[in-house]
Amino acid sequence: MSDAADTPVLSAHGLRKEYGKGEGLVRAVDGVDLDVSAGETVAIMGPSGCGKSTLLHLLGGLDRPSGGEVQLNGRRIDNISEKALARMRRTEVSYVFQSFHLMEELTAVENVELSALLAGRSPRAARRRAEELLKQVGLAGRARFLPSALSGGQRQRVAVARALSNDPLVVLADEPTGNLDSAATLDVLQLFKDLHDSGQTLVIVTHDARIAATADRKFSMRDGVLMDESWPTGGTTGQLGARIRLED
Ligand SMILES: Nc1ncnc2c1ncn2[C@@H]1O[C@H](COP(=O)(O)OP(=O)(O)OP(=O)(O)O)[C@@H](O)[C@H]1O
Repeated sequence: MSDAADTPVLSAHGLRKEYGKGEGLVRAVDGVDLDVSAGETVAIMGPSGCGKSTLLHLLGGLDRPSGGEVQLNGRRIDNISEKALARMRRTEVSYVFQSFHLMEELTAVENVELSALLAGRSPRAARRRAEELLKQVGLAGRARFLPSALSGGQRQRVAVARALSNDPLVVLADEPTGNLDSAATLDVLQLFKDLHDSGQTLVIVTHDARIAATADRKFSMRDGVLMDESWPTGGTTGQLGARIRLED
Protein backbone atom coordinates (compact mmCIF):
# COMPACT_ATOMS: atom_id res chain seq x y z
CA MET A 1 0.00 0.00 0.00
CA SER A 2 1.16 3.55 -0.65
CA ASP A 3 1.90 5.99 2.15
CA ALA A 4 -1.22 7.95 1.19
CA ALA A 5 -3.37 4.86 1.63
CA ASP A 6 -1.74 4.22 5.01
CA THR A 7 -2.35 7.72 6.29
CA PRO A 8 -5.37 7.84 8.59
CA VAL A 9 -7.99 10.38 7.60
CA LEU A 10 -8.10 11.61 11.16
CA SER A 11 -5.74 10.98 14.01
CA ALA A 12 -5.07 12.17 17.51
CA HIS A 13 -1.93 11.65 19.54
CA GLY A 14 -1.65 12.38 23.25
CA LEU A 15 -4.64 14.68 22.95
CA ARG A 16 -5.55 16.62 26.07
CA LYS A 17 -8.03 19.30 27.05
CA GLU A 18 -8.10 20.76 30.50
CA TYR A 19 -10.44 23.31 32.02
CA GLY A 20 -9.83 25.34 35.17
CA LYS A 21 -6.89 24.94 37.49
CA GLY A 22 -5.84 23.85 40.96
CA GLU A 23 -8.63 22.07 42.76
CA GLY A 24 -11.06 22.99 39.98
CA LEU A 25 -8.95 21.34 37.24
CA VAL A 26 -11.00 19.16 34.92
CA ARG A 27 -9.17 16.82 32.56
CA ALA A 28 -11.97 16.59 29.99
CA VAL A 29 -9.74 14.75 27.49
CA ASP A 30 -6.81 13.02 29.08
CA GLY A 31 -4.27 11.65 26.61
CA VAL A 32 -6.30 10.26 23.72
CA ASP A 33 -4.70 8.39 20.83
CA LEU A 34 -6.92 7.53 17.90
CA ASP A 35 -6.49 6.74 14.20
CA VAL A 36 -9.53 6.72 11.93
CA SER A 37 -9.04 5.16 8.50
CA ALA A 38 -10.78 6.18 5.30
CA GLY A 39 -14.30 4.79 5.07
CA GLU A 40 -14.35 3.71 8.67
CA THR A 41 -17.18 4.35 11.12
CA VAL A 42 -16.03 4.84 14.69
CA ALA A 43 -18.52 5.10 17.57
CA ILE A 44 -17.68 6.66 20.92
CA MET A 45 -19.89 5.94 23.90
CA GLY A 46 -19.64 6.78 27.57
CA PRO A 47 -21.38 8.38 30.53
CA SER A 48 -22.37 12.03 30.66
CA GLY A 49 -19.40 14.29 31.32
CA CYS A 50 -16.72 11.76 30.31
CA GLY A 51 -15.42 14.08 27.58
CA LYS A 52 -17.04 12.81 24.37
CA SER A 53 -18.20 16.19 23.02
CA THR A 54 -14.94 17.84 23.99
CA LEU A 55 -13.02 15.16 22.10
CA LEU A 56 -15.23 15.59 19.02
CA HIS A 57 -14.70 19.36 19.12
CA LEU A 58 -10.93 18.89 19.27
CA LEU A 59 -10.99 16.36 16.41
CA GLY A 60 -12.93 18.76 14.19
CA GLY A 61 -11.01 21.92 15.00
CA LEU A 62 -13.92 23.52 16.86
CA ASP A 63 -11.72 23.85 19.89
CA ARG A 64 -7.97 23.90 20.59
CA PRO A 65 -6.29 21.22 22.71
CA SER A 66 -4.26 21.91 25.83
CA GLY A 67 -1.73 19.39 24.52
CA GLY A 68 -1.15 16.71 21.92
CA GLU A 69 -1.83 16.70 18.19
CA VAL A 70 -4.69 16.30 15.75
CA GLN A 71 -4.02 15.47 12.12
CA LEU A 72 -6.45 15.56 9.23
CA ASN A 73 -5.19 13.64 6.22
CA GLY A 74 -1.68 13.79 7.65
CA ARG A 75 -1.69 17.56 8.29
CA ARG A 76 -1.66 19.08 11.77
CA ILE A 77 -4.78 21.09 12.53
CA ASP A 78 -4.27 21.75 16.22
CA ASN A 79 -1.69 24.48 15.69
CA ILE A 80 -2.83 26.19 12.48
CA SER A 81 -4.08 29.78 12.24
CA GLU A 82 -7.71 30.67 12.92
CA LYS A 83 -8.10 31.47 9.24
CA ALA A 84 -6.76 28.09 8.12
CA LEU A 85 -8.91 26.40 10.73
CA ALA A 86 -12.05 28.18 9.49
CA ARG A 87 -11.25 27.14 5.91
CA MET A 88 -10.68 23.55 7.02
CA ARG A 89 -14.05 23.51 8.83
CA ARG A 90 -15.84 24.81 5.74
CA THR A 91 -14.22 22.49 3.25
CA GLU A 92 -12.89 19.32 4.88
CA VAL A 93 -14.86 18.40 7.98
CA SER A 94 -18.58 18.40 8.77
CA TYR A 95 -20.62 18.17 11.91
CA VAL A 96 -24.02 16.83 12.83
CA PHE A 97 -25.25 18.03 16.21
CA GLN A 98 -27.89 16.69 18.55
CA SER A 99 -29.88 19.92 18.23
CA PHE A 100 -29.59 20.17 14.43
CA HIS A 101 -28.27 23.80 14.35
CA LEU A 102 -30.20 24.68 11.19
CA MET A 103 -30.75 28.30 10.23
CA GLU A 104 -34.43 28.79 11.01
CA GLU A 105 -35.01 31.56 8.46
CA LEU A 106 -33.65 29.48 5.57
CA THR A 107 -35.52 26.68 3.83
CA ALA A 108 -34.19 23.13 3.87
CA VAL A 109 -32.57 23.50 0.47
CA GLU A 110 -31.09 26.89 1.39
CA ASN A 111 -29.56 25.45 4.55
CA VAL A 112 -27.79 22.76 2.54
CA GLU A 113 -26.91 25.10 -0.29
CA LEU A 114 -25.33 27.67 2.02
CA SER A 115 -22.86 25.16 3.26
CA ALA A 116 -22.00 24.09 -0.31
CA LEU A 117 -21.49 27.76 -1.24
CA LEU A 118 -19.20 28.29 1.74
CA ALA A 119 -17.20 25.28 0.62
CA GLY A 120 -16.57 27.09 -2.67
CA ARG A 121 -19.18 25.78 -5.13
CA SER A 122 -20.78 28.13 -7.62
CA PRO A 123 -24.39 29.15 -6.82
CA ARG A 124 -25.74 26.88 -9.54
CA ALA A 125 -23.62 23.88 -8.50
CA ALA A 126 -24.46 24.50 -4.84
CA ARG A 127 -28.21 24.46 -5.56
CA ARG A 128 -27.89 21.32 -7.68
CA ARG A 129 -25.85 19.56 -5.00
CA ALA A 130 -28.29 20.63 -2.28
CA GLU A 131 -31.24 19.25 -4.22
CA GLU A 132 -29.42 15.98 -4.90
CA LEU A 133 -28.55 15.59 -1.23
CA LEU A 134 -32.08 16.32 -0.04
CA LYS A 135 -33.26 13.64 -2.44
CA GLN A 136 -30.64 11.28 -1.04
CA VAL A 137 -31.94 11.79 2.50
CA GLY A 138 -35.56 11.34 1.35
CA LEU A 139 -36.60 14.99 1.60
CA ALA A 140 -36.93 16.09 -2.02
CA GLY A 141 -40.57 16.99 -1.35
CA ARG A 142 -39.65 19.17 1.65
CA ALA A 143 -36.89 21.23 0.03
CA ARG A 144 -38.81 24.52 0.30
CA PHE A 145 -39.97 23.98 3.87
CA LEU A 146 -38.57 26.03 6.75
CA PRO A 147 -37.07 23.96 9.58
CA SER A 148 -40.03 24.94 11.81
CA ALA A 149 -42.32 23.03 9.42
CA LEU A 150 -40.23 19.86 9.65
CA SER A 151 -40.27 17.07 12.22
CA GLY A 152 -37.20 16.41 14.35
CA GLY A 153 -36.17 13.46 12.19
CA GLN A 154 -36.60 15.52 9.03
CA ARG A 155 -34.54 18.35 10.50
CA GLN A 156 -31.78 15.96 11.34
CA ARG A 157 -31.89 14.58 7.80
CA VAL A 158 -31.49 18.13 6.48
CA ALA A 159 -28.54 18.53 8.85
CA VAL A 160 -26.99 15.34 7.48
CA ALA A 161 -27.52 16.56 3.90
CA ARG A 162 -25.85 19.83 4.88
CA ALA A 163 -22.96 17.93 6.44
CA LEU A 164 -22.37 16.13 3.14
CA SER A 165 -22.56 19.24 0.97
CA ASN A 166 -18.83 19.99 1.16
CA ASP A 167 -17.84 16.36 0.43
CA PRO A 168 -16.08 16.18 3.79
CA LEU A 169 -13.17 13.91 4.56
CA VAL A 170 -14.93 13.08 7.79
CA VAL A 171 -18.35 13.67 9.35
CA LEU A 172 -18.33 14.14 13.10
CA ALA A 173 -21.72 13.49 14.69
CA ASP A 174 -22.50 14.39 18.31
CA GLU A 175 -25.47 12.37 19.57
CA PRO A 176 -27.30 12.68 16.25
CA THR A 177 -30.37 10.84 17.56
CA GLY A 178 -30.31 12.39 21.04
CA ASN A 179 -33.32 14.64 20.35
CA LEU A 180 -35.40 12.21 18.31
CA ASP A 181 -38.29 9.87 19.05
CA SER A 182 -37.83 6.21 18.25
CA ALA A 183 -39.33 6.30 14.72
CA ALA A 184 -37.12 9.23 13.72
CA THR A 185 -34.15 7.54 15.36
CA LEU A 186 -34.62 4.55 13.06
CA ASP A 187 -34.69 6.86 10.01
CA VAL A 188 -31.48 8.59 11.01
CA LEU A 189 -29.92 5.26 11.94
CA GLN A 190 -30.62 4.02 8.41
CA LEU A 191 -29.11 7.18 7.01
CA PHE A 192 -25.88 6.61 8.89
CA LYS A 193 -25.80 2.99 7.72
CA ASP A 194 -26.18 4.23 4.13
CA LEU A 195 -23.39 6.75 4.67
CA HIS A 196 -21.17 4.03 6.02
CA ASP A 197 -21.96 1.82 3.01
CA SER A 198 -21.15 4.69 0.67
CA GLY A 199 -17.65 4.87 2.16
CA GLN A 200 -18.07 8.07 4.17
CA THR A 201 -15.67 8.28 7.12
CA LEU A 202 -17.68 8.86 10.29
CA VAL A 203 -17.01 9.49 13.96
CA ILE A 204 -20.21 9.26 15.98
CA VAL A 205 -20.67 10.07 19.65
CA THR A 206 -23.79 8.28 20.77
CA HIS A 207 -25.70 6.87 23.70
CA ASP A 208 -27.65 4.66 21.30
CA ALA A 209 -26.33 1.11 21.12
CA ARG A 210 -28.09 0.63 17.75
CA ILE A 211 -26.05 3.43 16.20
CA ALA A 212 -22.89 2.11 17.83
CA ALA A 213 -23.68 -1.33 16.40
CA THR A 214 -23.30 0.09 12.88
CA ALA A 215 -19.70 1.10 13.62
CA ASP A 216 -16.58 -0.74 12.52
CA ARG A 217 -15.00 0.07 15.88
CA LYS A 218 -16.50 1.02 19.19
CA PHE A 219 -14.77 3.00 21.88
CA SER A 220 -15.93 3.79 25.34
CA MET A 221 -14.79 6.89 27.12
CA ARG A 222 -14.40 7.38 30.83
CA ASP A 223 -12.88 10.31 32.68
CA GLY A 224 -11.34 11.67 29.48
CA VAL A 225 -9.72 8.37 28.53
CA LEU A 226 -10.69 6.41 25.43
CA MET A 227 -10.80 2.63 25.52
CA ASP A 228 -11.19 0.43 22.50
CA GLU A 229 -13.95 -2.07 23.13
CA SER A 230 -12.96 -4.22 20.19
CA TRP A 231 -9.41 -4.64 21.55
CA PRO A 232 -7.76 -7.12 21.41
CA THR A 233 -9.97 -8.94 18.91
CA GLY A 234 -10.53 -6.21 16.33
CA GLY A 235 -7.97 -4.36 14.21
CA THR A 236 -4.36 -4.04 15.23
CA THR A 237 -3.15 -2.28 18.32
CA GLY A 238 -0.79 -0.16 16.23
CA GLN A 239 -3.69 1.08 14.16
CA LEU A 240 -6.02 1.47 17.07
CA GLY A 241 -3.70 3.29 19.36
CA ALA A 242 -6.20 3.03 22.16
CA ARG A 243 -4.98 3.79 25.61
CA ILE A 244 -6.11 1.84 28.57
CA ARG A 245 -5.61 3.36 31.98
CA LEU A 246 -5.73 1.03 34.89
CA GLU A 247 -7.75 2.19 37.84
CA ASP A 248 -5.72 3.07 40.91
N1 LIG B 1 -16.10 25.15 28.63
C1 LIG B 1 -15.93 24.35 29.69
N2 LIG B 1 -15.46 24.85 30.85
C2 LIG B 1 -15.26 24.06 31.92
N3 LIG B 1 -15.50 22.73 31.93
C3 LIG B 1 -15.97 22.18 30.81
C4 LIG B 1 -16.21 22.95 29.62
N4 LIG B 1 -16.67 22.11 28.66
C5 LIG B 1 -16.73 20.88 29.21
N5 LIG B 1 -16.30 20.92 30.49
C6 LIG B 1 -16.20 19.76 31.41
O1 LIG B 1 -15.47 18.76 30.74
C7 LIG B 1 -16.02 17.47 31.03
C8 LIG B 1 -16.40 16.78 29.73
O2 LIG B 1 -17.52 17.44 29.14
P1 LIG B 1 -18.17 16.93 27.76
O3 LIG B 1 -19.27 17.87 27.40
O4 LIG B 1 -17.11 16.71 26.78
O5 LIG B 1 -18.78 15.52 28.20
P2 LIG B 1 -19.74 14.53 27.40
O6 LIG B 1 -19.19 13.17 27.61
O7 LIG B 1 -19.90 15.00 26.00
O8 LIG B 1 -21.11 14.69 28.20
P3 LIG B 1 -22.63 14.53 27.67
O9 LIG B 1 -22.80 13.08 27.29
O10 LIG B 1 -23.42 14.90 28.89
O11 LIG B 1 -22.81 15.48 26.53
C9 LIG B 1 -17.20 17.72 31.97
O12 LIG B 1 -16.76 17.53 33.29
C10 LIG B 1 -17.55 19.16 31.72
O13 LIG B 1 -18.13 19.74 32.86
